[in-house]
Amino acid sequence: MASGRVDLDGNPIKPITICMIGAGGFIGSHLCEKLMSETPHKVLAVDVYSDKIKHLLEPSSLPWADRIHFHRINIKNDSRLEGLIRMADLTINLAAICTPADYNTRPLDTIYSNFIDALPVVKYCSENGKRLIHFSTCEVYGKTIGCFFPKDSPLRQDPAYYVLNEDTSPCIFGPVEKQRWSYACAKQLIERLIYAEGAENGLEFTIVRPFNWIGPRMDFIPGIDGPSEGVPRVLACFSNNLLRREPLKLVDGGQSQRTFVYIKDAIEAVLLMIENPARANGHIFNVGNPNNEVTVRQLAEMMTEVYAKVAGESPIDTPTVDVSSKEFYGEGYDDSDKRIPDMTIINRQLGWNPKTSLWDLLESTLTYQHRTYAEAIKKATSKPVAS
Ligand SMILES: NC(=O)c1ccc[n+]([C@@H]2O[C@H](COP(=O)([O-])OP(=O)(O)OC[C@H]3O[C@@H](n4cnc5c(N)ncnc54)[C@H](O)[C@@H]3O)[C@@H](O)[C@H]2O)c1
Ligand SMILES: O=C(O)[C@H]1O[C@H](OP(=O)(O)OP(=O)(O)OC[C@H]2O[C@@H](n3ccc(=O)[nH]c3=O)[C@H](O)[C@@H]2O)[C@H](O)[C@@H](O)[C@@H]1O
Repeated sequence: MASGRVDLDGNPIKPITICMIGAGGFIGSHLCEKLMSETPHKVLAVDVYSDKIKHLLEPSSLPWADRIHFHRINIKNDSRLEGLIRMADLTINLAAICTPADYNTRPLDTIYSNFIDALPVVKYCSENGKRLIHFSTCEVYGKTIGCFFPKDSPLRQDPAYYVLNEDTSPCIFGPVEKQRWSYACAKQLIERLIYAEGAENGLEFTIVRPFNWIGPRMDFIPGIDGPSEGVPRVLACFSNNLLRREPLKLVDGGQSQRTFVYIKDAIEAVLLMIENPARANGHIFNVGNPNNEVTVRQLAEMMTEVYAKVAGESPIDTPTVDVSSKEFYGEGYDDSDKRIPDMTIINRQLGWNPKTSLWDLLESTLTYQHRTYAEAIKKATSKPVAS
């Protein structure tokens, strides 16, 4: 399986040990899967939850059983963290609060999670001469320059004012009272700190800016494997509505635009970063799919059509409903208008390109959602209500 593997420059790839913090989350679970099935690397998997990687940890007869070890650690307050970073060749930090519903309602937790809790990780890597791959976000770009032009300005159509480039685009956030930006601002500051550790102390780092990675195991379905009142990211919100045959809620008319990339494509990019340090160190990488752009309304329409196909059910009569952001997210919400990643740097350094179309990735993801949750939802909704 793993013998004879070479990097992009033709050099043999040596097995390494990776300390992966946040390994039990959506991205972490896919990265662990990839590392176990296609590489010889070892993973020290750190998280407070392990449900999404349970299938990789048990039974002990799995072929990679001796290459993955789970450490149930909250990085906020656990002295074992430094030891694990020292044992590893590379640390990948994925741990974060990263659902928009939290940014304006739990801004302190959001800032602590994305900045304060990441500080020791950066410090231990720097002090111990260990390489770090840190997960930031495309939200650090905030809003596009284009959205400040008048609605009918032709400049809005000029890519110079909306395509987001790592080295040249500014980071444009709303005012402080729009607490939506607490997450983006904390991520931006940790990026700056990592960059400064590189410049002043020689930290070997790579920063990843994911652009709406989606796929199986993303977030939770409220009331099934997460809190009934919880608000996950849009893929899980819309999946939940489709599974329950409810209208999909379009926040402020669903006019915001996003580019969605399939998690399996994006994980290929991360593996290239892991195995090509000379090409990845010192860089910030956009990882997204510029060809998969839709408005949120178009996403809702496409998900409705795809779900009808995979579930064999016709859509409900009113598939979408408009809702204000204040009603949906509460006070202090704001939004990124448009997110198209510039792919020049990742193309040049790692030769990576996304492959999967939005339709195809929704088809495989919604097939998974239907298979995983449809029965549980049926049971939950048919339970008699206690009097
Ligand atoms: N999914 C995306 O498209 C996307 C986009 C932009 C940025 N990101 C970034 O990528 C990273 C991973 O995102 P994800 O989608 O997998 O999110 P996720 O919520 O599924 O995973 C994060 C994991 O970190 C763990 N964690 C959080 N705080 C922790 C702590 N104090 N100690 C130990 N573990 C802790 C959580 O339990 C969770 O399993 C985050 O940093 C996020 O900001 C993701
Ligand atoms: O995934 C990313 O790249 C980054 O962006 C996400 O932010 P956002 O795209 O705004 O979050 P989603 O919950 O996926 O929402 C996308 C859009 O759909 C809208 N939405 C969401 C849920 C819903 O039910 N209806 C609805 O219209 C939101 O208002 C927003 O405009 C999150 O901040 C992070 O996970 C991440 O850093």
